[in-house]
Amino acid sequence: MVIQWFPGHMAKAKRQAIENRNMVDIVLELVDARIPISSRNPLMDEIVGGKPRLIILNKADLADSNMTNDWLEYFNHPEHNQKAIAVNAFNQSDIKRTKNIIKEMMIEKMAAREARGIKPRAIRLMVLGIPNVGKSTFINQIIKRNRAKTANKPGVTQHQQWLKIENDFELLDTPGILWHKFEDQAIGMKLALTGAIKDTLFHKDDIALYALELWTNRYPGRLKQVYRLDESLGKESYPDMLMALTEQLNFGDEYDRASEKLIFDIRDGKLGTFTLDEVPENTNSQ
Ligand SMILES: Nc1nc2c(ncn2[C@@H]2O[C@H](COP(=O)(O)OP(=O)(O)OP(=O)(O)O)[C@@H](O)[C@H]2O)c(=O)[nH]1
Repeated sequence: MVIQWFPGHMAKAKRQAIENRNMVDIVLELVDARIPISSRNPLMDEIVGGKPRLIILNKADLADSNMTNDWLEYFNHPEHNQKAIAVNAFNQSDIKRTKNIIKEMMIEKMAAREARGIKPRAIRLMVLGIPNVGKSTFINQIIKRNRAKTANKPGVTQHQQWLKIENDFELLDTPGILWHKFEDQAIGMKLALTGAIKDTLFHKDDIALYALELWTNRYPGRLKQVYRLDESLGKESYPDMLMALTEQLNFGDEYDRASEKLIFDIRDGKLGTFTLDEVPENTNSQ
């Protein structure tokens, strides 16, 4: 879905997300595991408020697993009223793990309700995130096989329903779509490289130069392996490296075409798993 984020749309999305948040027990915040910070909405903390939150690092199958572990440690810091889990939304055992964590997060609250003589009820959930992080996929997978008929109770947004999942959960069927941090150039590059925003918003060669530099330094050997590219060129000049790539691909002087191929290959995983955001140093917590 393509959304133009004007201030009015942002205000409406924020208002709806807060209204929905007030009806649930836990907010499931989906981020892209390759860019766990760059794929977060800038107002997420404000929108989630004090509500328990599970940060779901989705598309973990595409991310650098060592860095995903660092990110999990960072987000799971005990100081915070939040948990984090890394998943591939298409993997049912990851979905099962997610459900178990949600239940664990709610044990105390549900026990307190029971102690006060309140009837047990399903845990209410909503999914929030910027475009393309996998919200619809995640919802489809979590209700797969277990979908009972929708609970007879409207959500706040028109046409919104609660989906019942087994007897344990009720999930708002429409995810809250929030805007990304597109005002920052470096974040924009990362969003473009992971396919979260259209690359027409940037010059393809700028994204390609950014990628060449990153891969040369963080994932040495891969550009050489895939394109037989001399990585020492990067030490001199990344534009020269881009021209060398264009030549290797037999694209004449069409470096824009080579840039596009590089971007698509990265998105397709041809240059391996990767993570673009680094955990800040000297801190374990958010
Ligand atoms: N490899 C991989 N791809 C995924 C995963 N989850 C989602 N995708 C893919 O990511 C793309 C975007 O997924 P969607 O579920 O449409 O994302 P969304 O957040 O609902 O997107 P919007 O409707 O734009 O807000 C699709 O091509 C999915 O197949 C995952 O865990 N791993």
